[in-house]
Amino acid sequence: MKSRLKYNICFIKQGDRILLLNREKPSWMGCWNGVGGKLEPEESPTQSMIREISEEVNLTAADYELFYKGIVTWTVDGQDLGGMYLYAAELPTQFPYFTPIKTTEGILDWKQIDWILNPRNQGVASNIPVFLNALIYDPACYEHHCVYSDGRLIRHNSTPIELVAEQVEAFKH
Ligand SMILES: Nc1nc2c([nH]c(=O)n2[C@H]2C[C@H](O)[C@@H](COP(=O)(O)OP(=O)(O)OP(=O)(O)O)O2)c(=O)[nH]1
Repeated sequence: MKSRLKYNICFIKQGDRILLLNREKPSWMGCWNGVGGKLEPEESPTQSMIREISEEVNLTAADYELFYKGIVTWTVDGQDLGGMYLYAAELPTQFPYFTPIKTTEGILDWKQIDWILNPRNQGVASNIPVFLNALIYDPACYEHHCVYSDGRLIRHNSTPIELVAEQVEAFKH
């Protein structure tokens, strides 16, 4: 497990839509993104993800199926600044979850996958198109590496990752 990964993120899918959070923090204002946050000491990535989903979306692990999908890492102006664990969750279509909902974190709303992936869409976190297709449609795990310069995403690549046995254990619920 790489300790340089301080965050996690989950894209909760129901049919052809995904539950996104528009955080109220100045750094995220106006930007739709997955749910998640910072890992706490001693938490496994999956324990942390389940806690964040419970806190931010008020769903319990019994409500959805959770899939570990790899990591997103970033280099900013030549410095490797860490990254986040990446998860997908599937919420059954019959599960009632009505939006928009205002929470202490911001606004939660369902967004169509096509809308999120539209390259002209400026309203989502800039690197979501780098990993969302694989996250939804590809069963493999990837490291998605993003390179930023002067505040812009200038390059990215996605490399499949094989999990060793102890990682498979660590990513179980
Ligand atoms: N799409 C995307 N999400 C990112 C990037 N960097 C990054 O931290 N995130 C995600 C990880 C987390 O889910 C979320 C971090 O949100 P935050 O800044 O509010 O975290 P926080 O310290 O408040 O954490 P917490 O209080 O909720 O535990 O944003 C990025 O480059 N792209």
